Amino acid sequence: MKLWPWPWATSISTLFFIVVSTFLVLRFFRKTSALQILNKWWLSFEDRLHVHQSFKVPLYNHHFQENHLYRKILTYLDSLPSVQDSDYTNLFSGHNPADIYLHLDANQTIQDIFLGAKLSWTKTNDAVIGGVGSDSAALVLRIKKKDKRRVFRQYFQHILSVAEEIELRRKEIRLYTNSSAGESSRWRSVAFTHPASFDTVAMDAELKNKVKLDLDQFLKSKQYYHRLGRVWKRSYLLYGASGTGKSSFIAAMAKFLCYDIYDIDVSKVTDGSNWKTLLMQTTSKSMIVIEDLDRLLSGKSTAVISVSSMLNFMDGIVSCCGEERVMVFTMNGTKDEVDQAVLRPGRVDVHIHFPLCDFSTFKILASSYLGLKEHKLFTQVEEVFQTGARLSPAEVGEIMISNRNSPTRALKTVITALQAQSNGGGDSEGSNRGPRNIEKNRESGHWRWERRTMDRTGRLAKEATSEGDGESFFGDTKRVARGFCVNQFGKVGGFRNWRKTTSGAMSSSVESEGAKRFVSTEGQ
Ligand SMILES: Nc1ncnc2c1ncn2[C@@H]1O[C@H](COP(=O)(O)OP(=O)(O)OP(=O)(O)O)[C@@H](O)[C@H]1O
Repeated sequence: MKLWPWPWATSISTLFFIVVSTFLVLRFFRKTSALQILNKWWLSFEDRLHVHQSFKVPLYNHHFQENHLYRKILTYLDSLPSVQDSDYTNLFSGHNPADIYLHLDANQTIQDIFLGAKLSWTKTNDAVIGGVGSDSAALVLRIKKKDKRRVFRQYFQHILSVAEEIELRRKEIRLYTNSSAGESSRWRSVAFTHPASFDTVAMDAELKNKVKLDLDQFLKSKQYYHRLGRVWKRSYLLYGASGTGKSSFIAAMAKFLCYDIYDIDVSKVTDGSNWKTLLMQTTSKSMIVIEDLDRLLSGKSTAVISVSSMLNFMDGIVSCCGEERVMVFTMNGTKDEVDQAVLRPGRVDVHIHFPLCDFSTFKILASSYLGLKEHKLFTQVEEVFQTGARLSPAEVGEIMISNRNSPTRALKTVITALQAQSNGGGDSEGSNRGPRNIEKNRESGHWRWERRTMDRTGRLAKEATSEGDGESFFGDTKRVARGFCVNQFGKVGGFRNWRKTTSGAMSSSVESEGAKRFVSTEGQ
């Protein structure tokens, strides 16, 4: 009778032992790579039960020329999550020192899964650069035979498109300017480091998304354009007063697309053949920018260019050399001042109007430049805007930058500047922005969305895409006069002066809620 507790004690200690040892085993597996090793063994055992095929992609071909497929596959493999999770891999920095890239190590094997097929890649020894006979550098693909028949072609198409996208994103963007006739090279380039992006340009969020969507759709439309027999290009017209953000917007577009920019200085183009040669020497995946289209066509600029040569440039046969191009034209005036044939759909697909700063844009700028979401002076600022007085975003931005240590002083200065406009004061160029000239310049007041289509007789017809008069989303309540402003940087040809102005440009992001701005798209 005295021994009765012992059987209980034995079972309790056995249970305790099982719990503790399970805990320790689990902890061991979690803390070490034992589980991974077991999994690897299992996979290799499973692998041996299947018939495999191997493909070798050498770095050099028989003539010791580089095999581009090798680079593309390597770019793809380096981006795989399995490289990040591998036990050992290389790290490199990119063009931008803040970018860090993973890179497969020699003799490293990684797994990939595509459409349910398990594939493994091994990178064999690195080549001695330029070394003859260094055929050991290669990538070897191992795939089950049954999967090969099913996914091989699609898998390689997938690799090539992913690699192309990655290379495009990593590419350093360059700004090209044309040199005078007679110089040996037609284009000179510098690294494009403008800090503007779609986040920093103050404009309605919906508008930005629309443009981004449009660009994104363009990027993915190669097959579509080819099927239609159309050249894969898209043209934009950015128009509005000076200092309203057109150049900054071009920078944002180039960054979004990761395209090089060819900024054509038309004054250096002497004749038609010069145009053609310039165009033929631009590369695909690039933006071609022509500023001040209205001035060029009006004959006010020093450049000698006829409407017909501009039309040829826009959609002539030479404009079709190369593809995946975005052409951007800017204008400081209104569209009425330009021959409508120049702006017809097909020549210019998207029209975006950049208005002067209204209260909603002012709030976006105040938020990004001064960190102000609300302020007691906002009511007063709004009241002055309601009188119809306007400044350009560049002018408002400059006031804010110079007074960034005192937001109250910044707002007071904006109010004073607006009041000066309202009273018809200010500089001679800006004085036509007061209410007195409102009717004349009503176009500058708001963003617009228009689509132009051909009517049955083949004539260009305006089609309203929103409620309202088909001309404007916001009616005519915020009428404004347009005028010319000389911003702080003394900028005239904004785009070409970028390199000088980047130090003064803003870099903080812009909240665009509440802004009542819009884009106008025509003739898509
Ligand atoms: N909408 C805006 N949002 C943010 N910043 C702006 C905006 N508009 C102008 N700015 C600022 O004002 C300065 C001049 O702008 P930008 O050069 O883009 O204007 P622009 O319309 O191209 O002028 P121009 O027609 O004279 O070339 C830049 O520093 C830019 O950052």
